[in-house]
Amino acid sequence: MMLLLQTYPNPIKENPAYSVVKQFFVNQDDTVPKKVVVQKDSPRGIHFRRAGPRQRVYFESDDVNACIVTCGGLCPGLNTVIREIICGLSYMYGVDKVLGIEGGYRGFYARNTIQLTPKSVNDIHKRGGTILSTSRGGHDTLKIVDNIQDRGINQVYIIGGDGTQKGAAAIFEEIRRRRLKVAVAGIPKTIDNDIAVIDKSFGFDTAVEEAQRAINAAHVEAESVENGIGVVKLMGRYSGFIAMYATLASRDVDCCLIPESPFYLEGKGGLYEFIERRLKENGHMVIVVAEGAGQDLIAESMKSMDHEDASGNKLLLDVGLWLSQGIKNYFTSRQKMTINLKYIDPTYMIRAIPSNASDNVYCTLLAQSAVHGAMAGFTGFTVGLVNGRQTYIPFERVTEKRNKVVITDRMWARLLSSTNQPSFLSSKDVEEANKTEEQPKQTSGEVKCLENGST
Ligand SMILES: Nc1ncnc2c1ncn2[C@@H]1O[C@H](COP(=O)(O)OP(=O)(O)O)[C@@H](O)[C@H]1O
Ligand SMILES: O=P(O)(O)OC[C@H]1O[C@](O)(COP(=O)(O)O)[C@@H](O)[C@@H]1O
Ligand SMILES: [Mg+2]
Repeated sequence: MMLLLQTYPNPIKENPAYSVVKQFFVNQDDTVPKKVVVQKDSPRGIHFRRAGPRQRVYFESDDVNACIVTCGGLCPGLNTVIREIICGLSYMYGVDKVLGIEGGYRGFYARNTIQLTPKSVNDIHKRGGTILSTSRGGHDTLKIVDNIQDRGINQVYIIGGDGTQKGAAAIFEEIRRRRLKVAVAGIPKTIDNDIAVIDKSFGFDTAVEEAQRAINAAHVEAESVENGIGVVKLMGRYSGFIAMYATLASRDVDCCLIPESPFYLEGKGGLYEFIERRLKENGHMVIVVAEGAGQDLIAESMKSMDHEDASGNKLLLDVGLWLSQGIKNYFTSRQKMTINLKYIDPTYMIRAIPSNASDNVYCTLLAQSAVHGAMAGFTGFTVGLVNGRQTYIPFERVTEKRNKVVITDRMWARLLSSTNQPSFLSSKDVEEANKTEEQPKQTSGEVKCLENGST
């Protein structure tokens, strides 16, 4: 991340709401450690700049020409972030030129733009989705930067997931190559919670909460009939965080299947054996399956080829339907046992809703931190919560690896002991899981400055 040279006193100083706040400004040297649990004598490790308002800012308010874009899949809280960037720029810094880019990255060169004001976005946090609309694919770095240059935009706020942050990094590099005085700020959006470094993404809590409704329904259906099985499919293309947290929160789930933890159906220690046992013990059971789980098994059984969406993400086969059908066949045709299976697929319902109260506050803080950072002249950063503190994280750090459930970590062990499900893992699998854990590159956590290009 770069820092533009700071030249003007921060106008927040004159704002009656903030001028009385003791230590409102963040000390330039404040940093937040990536790793808080350390051993005696361990090295200092990576630190990130603490986010927040600086004593001096790089941009004069009247000169700011900002734009906002939302990319990738939906997530609860997108509209709150949009609203709070606009309100933060206006109320804290007196900036009134904010442009909305419609339809994701391709909107820079192929779609309309809209002027955004605090008044026009006043109510949008109560709505799901994004008022700017979104898309996958269509990232053309040169065309996007040409457009930024042609419009005289000098602050770009990019809200999106791992793919979006990679796109933002490419835009940042091109802007840097052209030596433009344009701040690029990313706000991480991911319902799957798969963005590295940050504690948790906005909208995640809302999604987990909404998932409870589906799990409750599955449980009620299952326990009301003989040999009832409720199967709930939740989002999670590569990372099973929603399924894991929804399972831990609910306590009604007997088995949780996620992409990170391979499982098998047949034979000793397999899923079918476990279902049979649970039905005998309890008379009913609930299975939560993340959509990316078991993809290898399905592909094998369907002899299907790999397909990708416009952004290059793996297109998934429907694990929920496949699993439900497999369970029905196994018990009805092979075991001659009557079961009553209900399949619930609430995947889009959990991301199309407005954010809950705590996510709304989180979105507000992220948006305000992004505004403070861009106004101060930082660029090439993603704003994010690290160990409970708002920070500015260089793009390369959030894009270098994907956040996944580590099946050899305590959290997954907690889940296994809460559901008492089989781990499906042999000691060889555990060895492999330990081995394949990606190690982050040893790059610094420091941010850079636009003016002089130094850190
Ligand atoms: N490696 C990449 N480089 C540049 N742009 C990318 C890259 N990966 C994805 N994008 C762009 O980012 C946008 C969102 O990506 P996508 O994977 O669909 O969603 P998300 O950002 O939520 O993960 C798309 O417009 C896509 O073209
Ligand atoms: O059908 P769509 O819109 O492509 O979205 C489905 C996917 O979006 C996700 O929510 C993740 O999307 P993002 O990476 O954009 O956050 C996955 O869980 C899901 O597989
Ligand atoms: Mg993604």
